[in-house]
Amino acid sequence: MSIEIPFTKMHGLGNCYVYIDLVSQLIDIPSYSDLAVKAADAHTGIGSDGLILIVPSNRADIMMRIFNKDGSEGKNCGNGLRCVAKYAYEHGLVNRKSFKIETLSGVVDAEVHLKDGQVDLVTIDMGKPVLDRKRIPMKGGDQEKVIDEPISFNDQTFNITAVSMGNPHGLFFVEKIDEAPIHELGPFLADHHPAFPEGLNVGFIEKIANDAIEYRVWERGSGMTQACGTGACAAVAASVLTGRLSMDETNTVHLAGGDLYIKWLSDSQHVLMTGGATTICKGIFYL
Ligand SMILES: N[C@@H](CCC[C@H](N)C(=O)O)C(=O)O
Repeated sequence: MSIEIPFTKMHGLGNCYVYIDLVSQLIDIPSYSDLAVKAADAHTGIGSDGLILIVPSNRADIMMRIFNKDGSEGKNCGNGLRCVAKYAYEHGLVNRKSFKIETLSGVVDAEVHLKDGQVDLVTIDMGKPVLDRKRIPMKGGDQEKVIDEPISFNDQTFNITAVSMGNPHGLFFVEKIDEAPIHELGPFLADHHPAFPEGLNVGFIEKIANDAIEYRVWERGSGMTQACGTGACAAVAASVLTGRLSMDETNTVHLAGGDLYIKWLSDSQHVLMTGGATTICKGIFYL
């Protein structure tokens, strides 16, 4: 007999997940990883970049758990946080426009912005970027921070800047975003590289203005996605660290699926992310 699981499919700039509300309903799901893999399959499941659970929290108003397409659990998800905030507000899981969401990497502040009574944009305070090599985590090298550090691939050398936004990101600057070696470096570094014991989300950045970048991503556990919220924050941090963008500016990050607005504050060192969140459909998944 199959288990019936009510779900909502949502996306943040094309980065789509199957969302399951485990605050309003009790469902006995034997394995979240297995469900993520099955639900993500576009032919035999729903089709998504992974699974997001909205669960009760002791430390915040609600908690988000994120599982990638391959069933691995991530510690943070920027696009997921905006969608969880929209869902929570619209479904009465919270009754304020500003509230707290717990993730495996900590508690963040969320604020929904309304337009004609509907959630339009969502701002998440993503906290401080982590630059310490050991906490990325990344092995090798003798500098504490990983900024423009050479890394070899197929007789070529690329310069990596590493930033954790609660999950690990490796950033590479390129002249032309359309020529970024995403299909080569992405799978090489994301899931099995010995320097990255927890894997890596691999991002490419082209600076296009003093307050704007193009950014593309190959996510660990999910492959190419149309957008990555934590990655966009990491990309702005890497661009500031290398002198390409400025702190305290609202920088626009153009992703394949749309734009995010990211500001890295000099006083608190926190990164603020603002962008859209969209509901696609609701249904029942038979596991
Ligand atoms: N798409 C997400 C990040 C999802 C998790 C990531 N693949 C990981 O394993 O760290 C985002 O919007 O941040």
